[in-house]
Amino acid sequence: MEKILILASASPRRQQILKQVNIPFTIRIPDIDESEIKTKDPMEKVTELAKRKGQAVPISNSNEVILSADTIVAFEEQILEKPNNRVHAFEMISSLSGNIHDVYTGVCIRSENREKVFAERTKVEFWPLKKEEIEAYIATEEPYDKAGAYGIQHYGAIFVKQIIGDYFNVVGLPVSRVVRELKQFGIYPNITGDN
Ligand SMILES: Cc1cn([C@H]2C[C@H](O)[C@@H](COP(=O)(O)OP(=O)(O)OP(=O)(O)O)O2)c(=O)[nH]c1=O
Repeated sequence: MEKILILASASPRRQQILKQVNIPFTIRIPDIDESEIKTKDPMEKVTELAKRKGQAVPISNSNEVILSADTIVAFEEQILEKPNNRVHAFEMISSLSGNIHDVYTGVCIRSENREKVFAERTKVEFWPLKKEEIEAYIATEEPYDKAGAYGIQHYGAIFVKQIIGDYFNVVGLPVSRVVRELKQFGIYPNITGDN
């Protein structure tokens, strides 16, 4: 029987990345309380959150494979999630200015009889930023639904001097590793040359 991928995520970025490599999927949105995870270790936090998101979505038959993920930014022992307001966003982006931070995405892939959980890390260096530059960026409202208060895939790109690691991991899904792991669950990208 053909395997069916269920993306346990409301994130439009994750949907877009799967579409880019032509993996068909349907969406089932998990409902979890992220504040329950207390660990300060970024790797542990993203893997635990990804796992909880995946486990919050029921598997209704043996053909289904559930994919879930969580992304955070970590800088100097601090975990930066989504900013609550303008001041919070300003603080986050100011702390990243002129520095190197880590972006972690945890991923959970599960089927009826198998579960794989892993995380990828990408290092990102920001140029030193001026106050006005940060304020103009926040005015676009782009920071609010993003870990670390920026989006590398949109206007946030202009802050980035260099990265080490998978770009897509920063956007929310380390797709090349994910594709490799999905093969173990019988899910393959449909690369036909006509897309
Ligand atoms: C650093 C960075 C984060 N992000 C996003 C990726 C994630 O969507 C978001 C972090 O929030 P997450 O909690 O990982 O995901 P989500 O709430 O958007 O979706 P769901 O829980 O339903 O899967 O930040 C970017 O889009 N670009 C970036 O450059």
